[in-house]
Amino acid sequence: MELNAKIYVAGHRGMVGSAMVRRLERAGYTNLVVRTSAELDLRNQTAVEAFFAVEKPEYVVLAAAMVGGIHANNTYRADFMYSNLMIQNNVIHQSHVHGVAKLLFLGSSCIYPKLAAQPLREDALLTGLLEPTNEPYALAKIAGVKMCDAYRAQYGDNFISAMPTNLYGPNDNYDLHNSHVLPALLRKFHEAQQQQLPEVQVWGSGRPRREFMHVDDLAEACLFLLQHYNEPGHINVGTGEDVAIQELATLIRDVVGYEGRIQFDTTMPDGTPRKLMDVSKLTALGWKATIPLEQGLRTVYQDFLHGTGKNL
Ligand SMILES: NC(=O)c1ccc[n+]([C@@H]2O[C@H](COP(=O)([O-])OP(=O)(O)OC[C@H]3O[C@@H](n4cnc5c(N)ncnc54)[C@H](OP(=O)(O)O)[C@@H]3O)[C@@H](O)[C@H]2O)c1
Ligand SMILES: C[C@@H]1O[C@H](OP(=O)(O)OP(=O)(O)OC[C@H]2O[C@@H](n3cnc4c(=O)[nH]c(N)nc43)[C@H](O)[C@@H]2O)[C@@H](O)[C@H](O)[C@@H]1O
Repeated sequence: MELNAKIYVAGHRGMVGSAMVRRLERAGYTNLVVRTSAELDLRNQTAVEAFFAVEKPEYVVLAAAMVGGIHANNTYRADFMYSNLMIQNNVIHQSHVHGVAKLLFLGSSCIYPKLAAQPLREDALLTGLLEPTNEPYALAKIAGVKMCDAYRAQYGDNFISAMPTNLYGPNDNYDLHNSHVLPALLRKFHEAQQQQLPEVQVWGSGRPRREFMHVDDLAEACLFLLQHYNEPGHINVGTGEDVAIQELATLIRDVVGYEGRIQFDTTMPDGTPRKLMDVSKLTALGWKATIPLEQGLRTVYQDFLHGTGKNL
């Protein structure tokens, strides 16, 4: 990928898209094309077609999507399926029509069956039933992975897909209902400390295990894949380590300095019991995550205190 290559980062204001822009600019890529969703609604086929015809990007990073935590996925089931299928269909197809040299599609670890063997290997895809709370989103993401492979098989397009684990970092969503667990708990513990509340409610049993990666590590991995990975089949991106939600809550409580109780709200869903990525494929290519969870939590709490997030 030449330094003056024209790269379209779809979703550049999001957590992943903004990290990609920071990483690409730091590497010397200056010819970046971006649009907000208000300027270009990627669900609109005609608008996406016109955008590609005018801009003719050479590379595409598809980090635009409708994204949310367990409650949002379970509640807005139709919207998650419709928006994500439309966005990825339009962007992947127009990338083909307009001869994009390489496209990177971002999926998620929720594409794997709910009870797949751990750690999750790439070949566990489509071997069992999905977790019900995010089935619509997962089906859309599976379609995206298979679409990249289908365009490669039929047309020879160099479209690759990366499956990141649960992410956190600058520009995360801190909405208390629709966010993921890590930003939600940072905010809950911070507000409980400020307001001297006696306890913080953590959803579910606290027993599910999740793997968390700082988005700057993900952006580093994506740049590596753009430069070095040209294969069919998706590739996992993670740290290879996970924690129970109860452990995460304790870590966040300590980072924030809150001294009250943690209360588990078992009326809320647990979701998948565990989704630890097998990252041996990526490791064998020569890439590894470098930001330990506790260090990442400390930096992201500073970002939060400086207002670097959505819905604060
Ligand atoms: N967050 C995670 O834990 C996580 C984990 C694994 C994988 N991923 C994947 O990473 C990608 C990005 O996630 P994220 O966390 O960065 O999400 P995010 O912070 O919510 O950002 C998503 C971006 O997508 C854009 N977008 C949404 N709908 C659009 C539309 N109809 N037209 C045009 N743009 C639209 C938004 O643009 P505007 O700001 O302009 O509205 C937004 O900035 C997704 O594919 C997601 O599946 C995320
Ligand atoms: C990465 C994303 O992960 C999502 O699954 P998933 O890890 O369960 O998503 P999260 O919403 O991060 O929840 C992870 C775990 O944390 C628990 N949890 C505890 N307290 C909270 C809280 O205050 N807010 C939230 N949100 N959770 C909380 C939640 O019940 C679940 O067991 C998928 O729905 C998406 O499709 C996507 O794949």
